[in-house]
Amino acid sequence: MQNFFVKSHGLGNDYFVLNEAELSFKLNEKNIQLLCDVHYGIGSDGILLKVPSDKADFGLKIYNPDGSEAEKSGNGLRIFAKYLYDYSHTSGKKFTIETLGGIVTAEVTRETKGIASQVKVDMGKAIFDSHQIPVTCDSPECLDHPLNIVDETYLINCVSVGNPHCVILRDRLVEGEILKHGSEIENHPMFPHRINVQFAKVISRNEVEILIWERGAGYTLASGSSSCAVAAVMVKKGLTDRVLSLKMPGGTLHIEIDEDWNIRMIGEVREIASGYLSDELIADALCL
Ligand SMILES: N[C@@H](CCC[C@H](N)C(=O)O)C(=O)O
Repeated sequence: MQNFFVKSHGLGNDYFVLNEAELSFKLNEKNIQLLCDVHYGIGSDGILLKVPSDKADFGLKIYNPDGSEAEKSGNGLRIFAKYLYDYSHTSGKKFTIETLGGIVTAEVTRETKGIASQVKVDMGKAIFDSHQIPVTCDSPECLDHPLNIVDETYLINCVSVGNPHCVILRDRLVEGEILKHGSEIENHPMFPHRINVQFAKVISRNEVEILIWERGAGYTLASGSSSCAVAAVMVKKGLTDRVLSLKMPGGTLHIEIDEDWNIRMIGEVREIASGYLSDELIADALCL
């Protein structure tokens, strides 16, 4: 199984899973960029690396395609849970996973003949404290706070769900607008760890539509942690109920936020391919 990978997606947000114990080389910022490149590597929105954990059943490291490490990923967690279940790393349907952004519980909620197709994740708590997110803001919570960029001022709402997010309410969602401003917001000096960006439009008390610009990845078709962040902000602002559907270009996720700000996410997950990294790709990765 040396250098075995499994590529999967959650609503078009694609990752491939590697097992550190089976890798013949060490991942670094540069070779992660190569592996995630669609022309020179496997191509993906990030890498999920299975690592040992002494605090949870499994450990997970999450890498963005620019080589940076993320604290958490909602789609990444569902994809990783499916990998653990499908490839017999676990016999149970419910298990814990340690990430840089905390320990979460994942549960396979739909499967056929040992292949998982839907996973529920208890993602942990939404945190609005500016220091913890982190966001450089003069208020303890950064809600409806103006953010000036080159030719626009947006009102931002910041939250951490283990990783940092900046939610901007819009009356109309225009893909070109997030493509134009996403990188500038992500890298704004207000965000010492950079930030994930969502443009969000409320459809009803139970439905919100979003567009996503991910830190370290750019525009993506879906994002689990972004959905959780938007849901938390909507509940905080009293704009929706606590059970809601998040509609993204890649599909819909279902999110629940309880009275203590614990977040639960449930959604689909699909495998795309599995195989072995070629010796040629590994040789190139070793040069970086
Ligand atoms: N696609 C993810 C989010 C991945 C991490 C993010 N880019 C970050 O740097 O925080 C998801 O589904 O949550």
